[in-house]
Amino acid sequence: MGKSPSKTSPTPTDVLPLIPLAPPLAVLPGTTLKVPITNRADVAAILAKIYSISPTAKPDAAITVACVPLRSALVGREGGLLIEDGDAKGEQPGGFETDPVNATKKDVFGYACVAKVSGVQGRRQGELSLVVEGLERVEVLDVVQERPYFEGELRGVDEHVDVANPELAEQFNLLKQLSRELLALVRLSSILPRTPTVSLSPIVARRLELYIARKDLSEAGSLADFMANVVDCTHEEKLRVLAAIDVKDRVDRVIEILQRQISSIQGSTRITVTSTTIPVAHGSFDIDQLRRIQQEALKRRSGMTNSGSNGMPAGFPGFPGAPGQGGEEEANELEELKKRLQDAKLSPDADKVAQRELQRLQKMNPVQAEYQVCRNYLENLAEIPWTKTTVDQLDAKTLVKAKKQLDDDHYGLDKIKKRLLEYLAVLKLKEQANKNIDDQIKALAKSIAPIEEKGEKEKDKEEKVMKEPSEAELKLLEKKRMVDKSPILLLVGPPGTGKTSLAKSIATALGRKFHRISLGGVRDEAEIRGHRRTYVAAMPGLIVNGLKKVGVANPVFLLDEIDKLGVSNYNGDPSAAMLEVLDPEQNHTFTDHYVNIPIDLSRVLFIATANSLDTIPPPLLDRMETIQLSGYTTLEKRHIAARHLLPKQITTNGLHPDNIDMPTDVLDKIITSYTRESGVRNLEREIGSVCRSKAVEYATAKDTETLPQYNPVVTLSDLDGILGIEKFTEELTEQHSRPGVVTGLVAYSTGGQGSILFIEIADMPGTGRVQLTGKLGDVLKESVEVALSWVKAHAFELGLSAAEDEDIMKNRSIHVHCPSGAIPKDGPSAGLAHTVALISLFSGKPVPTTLAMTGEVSLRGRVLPVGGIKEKLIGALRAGVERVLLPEGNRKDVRDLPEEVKKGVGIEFVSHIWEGLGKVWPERWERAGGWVGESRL
Ligand SMILES: Nc1ncnc2c1ncn2[C@@H]1O[C@H](COP(=O)(O)OP(=O)(O)OP(=O)(O)O)[C@@H](O)[C@H]1O
Repeated sequence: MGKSPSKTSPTPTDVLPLIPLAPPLAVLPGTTLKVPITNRADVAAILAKIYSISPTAKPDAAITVACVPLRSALVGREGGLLIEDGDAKGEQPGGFETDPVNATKKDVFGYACVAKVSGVQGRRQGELSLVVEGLERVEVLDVVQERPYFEGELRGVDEHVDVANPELAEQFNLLKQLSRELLALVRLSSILPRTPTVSLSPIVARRLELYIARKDLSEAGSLADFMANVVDCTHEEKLRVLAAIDVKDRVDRVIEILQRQISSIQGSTRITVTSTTIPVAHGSFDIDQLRRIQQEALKRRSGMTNSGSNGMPAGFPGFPGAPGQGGEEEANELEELKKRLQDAKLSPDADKVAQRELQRLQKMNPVQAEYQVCRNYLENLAEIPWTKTTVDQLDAKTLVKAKKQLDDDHYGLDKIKKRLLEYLAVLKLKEQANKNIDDQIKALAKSIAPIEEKGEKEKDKEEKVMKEPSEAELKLLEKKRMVDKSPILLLVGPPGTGKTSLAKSIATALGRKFHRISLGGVRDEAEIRGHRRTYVAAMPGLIVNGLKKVGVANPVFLLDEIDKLGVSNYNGDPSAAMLEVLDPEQNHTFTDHYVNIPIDLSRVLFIATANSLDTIPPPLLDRMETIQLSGYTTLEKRHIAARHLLPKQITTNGLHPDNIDMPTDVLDKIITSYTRESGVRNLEREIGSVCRSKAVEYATAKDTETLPQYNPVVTLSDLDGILGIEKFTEELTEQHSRPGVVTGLVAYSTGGQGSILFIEIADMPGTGRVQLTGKLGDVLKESVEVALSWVKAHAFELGLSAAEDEDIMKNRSIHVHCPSGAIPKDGPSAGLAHTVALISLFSGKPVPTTLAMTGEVSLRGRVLPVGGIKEKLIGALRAGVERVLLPEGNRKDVRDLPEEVKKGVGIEFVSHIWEGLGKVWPERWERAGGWVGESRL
């Protein structure tokens, strides 16, 4: 047995029972340990002895023993590492007994820990353990008894701490630092997936943190003992800590253990601070604090490495962003977010919110669900273009360029193009005016600046004279700045008439970014305005998403199919949400529910499209300027096909213009026999089919080297093979006229298409009943009744009855039918046609099939104007109508008709039924200007 270290002051010796502990167990002062006592006869004997000596001792009275670890071949009795130690000389490692039952005097270590037995734990025989609480470190001077239990002569050691020692103070601080670092790492690694480590409950971790923080230098030894006990260390390390009587020595040894432990955890846990890799678990911890500890430790450690006092590697595998290991490249996520927010040049309101949210985020635990929500929100804020804009190409050539662009992209549509150019002109003038004001403001600012540079006194004097009026002037000028409250355009027309492509052309002409928002089928208000942030997976709405996508605050937004926007339902009212977007007075403070900060939409150029106005709520319609696009005539379609659609399809299908030649008659045939639509979408599709077929032919010819035989010309006879049999016959008007059948005109509200409509009336013996079929609406039914009343009232004058008091319906019933029975029809515009059809039926005189008519009829027989003239006449021309009777009141509408229609259809105006009858049957129009009925002829 070696001598105790000389530093140890001689303190009273004592003899106490010894409990040898099997490796790797060792009790250190201030720690609690469970010593397994199954088959430990010595422990039983100790307890029996104590109780036999003092049978009156209360069971809870403190029993003091000394816990002594068994020796290791690698550590000397004094705790030094053995290289050539006399005690171990000639002994192999492992030469000491490891089972306390068989241990002898020579197997016990030179130092022990006096401990209080605080109880026995375990329910079953095999799992009993003695709970001991380490009290103080003692030196084992001698073992005085081995059986039935060990008894040793012990001497207390002096654990005095020299608080004046600066070296010790420094080492103690390092110990504390490392202890906290380790704790933080254990907590972090316990929440990371796939890291084999003990999990640490947040409460325990917090207590440990407090325990470490409260220790002061005088307790350096006990903190070292505590940390040595809690960390994972080898038996030898524990023995060396136990034997370290000198506190500085002990602190050094524990520091070494901690450093090794930290490196090993870091090695197995390379931390990526992306919230996706950290699952939600285990309460909270402060990632920033952890990061700070890491960085401090790193600084300190790299210093130590430089001085050579520590063998730790300089690299510090750990957090991205930690200096010294390339972490700067992987820029810290929060820093990056901060930078992105700075770059986004937020509005003052948004900036305030962003700063507040950033502060919240920094304090937040990344494993909290709220962290992700907050981060997403900030990312969204950073992506919204608050102030970024593109510069409009509004120079001297703008209008010329825009006109060219519109003409290049679209044939016809002159009225619409004119309106769009007006819009651009106004925009340009406003910008120019604003630029002039800006220049004046700049000039004023310059005139103020030199005053500020002058001496104080002089400055004061001059300021009174000059600065005040200048500032007022500035304000005045600011007021004069033109706010861009341009109207929102609504393009209405049948499908495929070029609404979308017109909007695109405007964006191109202006040099602005273009984004299309499809509103068709949007049933939920939240789709437009976003969800409130409190909802799970909340998102901004379509408008903010659009802004994020284009990345500038002044794009062209196409609000497509605004007429298909859902109406008010339990999910809110989407059209009401659009009101705020589209109102130039309100949209500079549009608030998305998710973003919850006013966003300026006044610089966005909104263009809406719709197929019909019927389903657009009036308040919404009121905020837009409507521009009507009607269907194209055959002639227009021919031009569009030749100039735009065919070249487009040729390139789409990989052909060269020389590879295909489609003559005008072929195009006409496709237009009239294979399509019947107001727009040109189907036409483009059919042309595409022909191009594809030609492409196959050309490719085959090329492959088989028969190119000379390839004929690029498409002939009329080819069409049958490529597009199938004709879908529509050209001649739609009836071949033979019959009494009671009249050609009317109809403009369908859905799709804005016009066509002819036959009115068929048949009579039969009966009692004056009127039957109506063909899905006729109420107004249409009423117009039949009006027509019948007028005819009945004027039957004698019309020559339909022999006497003035005779009822022409007395012995007959009539049936009015409008074919295409599945299509709903309504409106008063067939009144004239009904009247003429009734007179034709009763008089037996047929009406020419190529004559069509439209107009409302009043009871007095006046013919009143109706709507949809352009669509109706285009439809009439397509159907082969030659003459059309229109109400006098519609004369103004004819001016806007395409030339082709004006030339192709003979238009005659009537203001009264009598006049109309004269046009239908001119031979019966008395020269004197009156009608001659059959009976009176
Ligand atoms: N006047 C025109 N000149 C040239 N091409 C045209 C013209 N009108 C339409 N087109 C072409 O027709 C196609 C369909 O047009 P677009 O998609 O703009 O129709 P739309 O009116 O928006 O239809 P929808 O109401 O169904 O959205 C496009 O390829 C477009 O270029």
